[in-house]
Amino acid sequence: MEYPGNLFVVSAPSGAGKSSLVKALLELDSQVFRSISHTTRSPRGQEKHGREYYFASRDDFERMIASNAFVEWANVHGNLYGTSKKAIEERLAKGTDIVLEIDYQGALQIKQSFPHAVLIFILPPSWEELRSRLENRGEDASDVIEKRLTNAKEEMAQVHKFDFVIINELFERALFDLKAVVHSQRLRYSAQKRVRSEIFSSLDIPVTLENS
Ligand SMILES: Nc1ncnc2c1ncn2[C@@H]1O[C@H](COP(=O)(O)OP(=O)(O)OP(=O)(O)O)[C@@H](O)[C@H]1O
Ligand SMILES: Nc1nc2c(ncn2[C@@H]2O[C@H](COP(=O)(O)O)[C@@H](O)[C@H]2O)c(=O)[nH]1
Repeated sequence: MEYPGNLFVVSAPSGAGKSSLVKALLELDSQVFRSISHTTRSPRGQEKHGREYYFASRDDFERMIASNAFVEWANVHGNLYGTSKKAIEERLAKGTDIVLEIDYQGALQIKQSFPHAVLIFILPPSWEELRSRLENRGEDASDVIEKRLTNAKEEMAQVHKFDFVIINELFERALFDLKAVVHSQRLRYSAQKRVRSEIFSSLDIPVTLENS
């Protein structure tokens, strides 16, 4: 299945700054839509149902798994998280670019279903900085922070499976890099479309669109 929209997947250990970077990207780029995941985790801080997440009970989430409603789902830090298949397929089909902010297990599942999804991994500049960002964010209890730091080791070991790695040390620099990845993917895909549909169509060159 070919989709006119681009699919970007941003993963990172908790606290590396992926939500902050994606939020800043969306403020600058109205063509990108952030998919809202379902989760069994409880809302934290100012989070609202339907804005940060769709908060679901474990039973409801399991019913969605059984009805094949997720394009990917995973157990992350002891809670279930998933991306609705319908929401992303409909948007990609309309040509909307989508960004998923999901963990590495979900990212690798997405690559199976959408081989040309662009996988981006955000790294913190150091272990100490990761801990300090989680502590300073002040939204998780200390046992939750310890669990997330323990899981971060396993997550970071997956970095080589991603297409791009961005180190989020200086925020503006990392945002520049993220914008560059999004922009270059758009250029690449639109160039393929032009070759196929306009410029060389009479030469009958076989060109396959990569967003399938
Ligand atoms: N480059 C940066 N320098 C300093 N602080 C940063 C930077 N980027 C993000 N932060 C801060 O680090 C904290 C964690 O960032 P954020 O919530 O975006 O992380 P996350 O990867 O989305 O975490 P989670 O997966 O737990 O949601 C926030 O308080 C954020 O303001
Ligand atoms: N596989 C998926 N992972 C997801 C999804 N939505 C969020 N996440 C990841 O979970 C952790 C924890 O998030 P938090 O909001 O509780 O801090 C983080 O790595 C997210 O990227 C999803 O739909 N699928």
